[in-house]
Amino acid sequence: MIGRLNHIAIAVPDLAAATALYRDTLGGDVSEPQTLPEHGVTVVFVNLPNTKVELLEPLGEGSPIAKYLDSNPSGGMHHVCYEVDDIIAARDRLSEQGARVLGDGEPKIGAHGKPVLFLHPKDFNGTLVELEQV
Ligand SMILES: CC[C@@H](C(=O)O)C(=O)SCCNC(=O)CCNC(=O)[C@H](O)C(C)(C)COP(=O)(O)OP(=O)(O)OC[C@H]1O[C@@H](n2cnc3c(N)ncnc32)[C@H](O)[C@@H]1OP(=O)(O)O
Ligand SMILES: [Co+2]
Repeated sequence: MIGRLNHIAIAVPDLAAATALYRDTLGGDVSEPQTLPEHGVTVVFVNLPNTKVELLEPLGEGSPIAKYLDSNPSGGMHHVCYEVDDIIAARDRLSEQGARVLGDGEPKIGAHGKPVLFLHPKDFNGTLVELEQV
């Protein structure tokens, strides 16, 4: 069911500083920042030859990454995103198997303009999983 690794995400306290680190220190190809109020984050993508790194900064009240950054003030690995062909079929199959789909269970449009869903980290070895339909 899961396909390519679309991105790994790192929650960061200061997006400008993290972008500079990936661009200037690591020599990465970084995108412009994208604000996503529906997701409560601002993101920058680092484009790598085989996948992407998504740098996430909290946006607005009630950002889903706020508590994570309170516990990890210098930032940390936040989630992995796998590609799926059919997100509704994937959701229904996972729910049947007892995995908790986060939010209201309906896909939202993610940073790439494609539908995304999240799965509870406690059901996946302590790792928050994002699915993106490609
Ligand atoms: C840019 C758009 C999109 C894209 O296109 O790529 C994105 O990536 S948006 C990214 C941000 N959005 C989300 O993360 C949405 C889904 N997340 C959530 O619904 C919540 O963050 C959460 C995963 C349910 C956590 O909720 P929270 O209120 O912050 O914490 P809890 O106290 O309820 O946590 C319960 C439990 O889980 C542990 N935890 C929390 N976050 C993570 C994590 N990222 N990785 C691993 N474990 C995590 C937390 O420590 C708690 O554990 P215990 O303390 O042992 O109970
Ligand atoms: Co993501």
